[in-house]
Amino acid sequence: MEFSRAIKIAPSILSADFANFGAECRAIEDQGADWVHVDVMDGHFVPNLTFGPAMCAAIRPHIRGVMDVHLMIAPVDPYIEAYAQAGADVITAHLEAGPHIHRTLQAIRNTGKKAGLALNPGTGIDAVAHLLDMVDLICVMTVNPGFGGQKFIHSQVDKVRSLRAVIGDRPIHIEIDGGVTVETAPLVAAAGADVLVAGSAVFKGGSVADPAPYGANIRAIRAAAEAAV
Ligand SMILES: O=C(CO)[C@@H](O)[C@H](O)COP(=O)(O)O
Repeated sequence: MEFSRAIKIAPSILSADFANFGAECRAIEDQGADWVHVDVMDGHFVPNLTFGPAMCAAIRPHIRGVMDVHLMIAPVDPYIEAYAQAGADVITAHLEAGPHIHRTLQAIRNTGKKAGLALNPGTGIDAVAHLLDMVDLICVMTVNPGFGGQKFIHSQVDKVRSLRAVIGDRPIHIEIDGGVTVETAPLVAAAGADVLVAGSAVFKGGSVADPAPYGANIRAIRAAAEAAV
């Protein structure tokens, strides 16, 4: 995985057809997705339940590029190795998921995977300064985690701008997750984000039988973001 600040679109398969994940992953990559974003939820850290490591391992052969695994679970440390074994390229854990985020990021790095740090909308960026040498990606949640299709929280745009200033030129991705659309993508791209996770805005209007709308949606979000950079 080579570092680049170019805009990357990472469709969240939370909005895919749950009976067809393999075909959905192939379809979104064929239609121009850069990364595939997998939302892991435990019904405890967030009020929803989704994918275990076995599911991630099952879809891995259907993903040619980057599998970006977002762990919305607590505790997180006991499961890091399982998601690494399942084939994740990036493993992201939440700052709010436990008292020892530095240890968690170390554990992710020890698996040889890229380490991501996610921040809920109510969390400030103060702690990030002490973790910069431990992270490859910082995920700014622009909705409260748990569900797709929520409204973008505009107050997070300033947070992205502050984060970009703290990160400077370090090779750390800023990922945005939640409510990303053609309208909101330019706001976060202009503020310094480079990875845009989008679920409903990518999958709307398409299906594995008719994936062309996925491509049109991805191109529209990318063009809107790139025009703002
Ligand atoms: O992690 C989450 C939600 O917790 C996201 O990845 C959503 O799945 C994004 O969906 P949209 O807001 O784009 O519909």
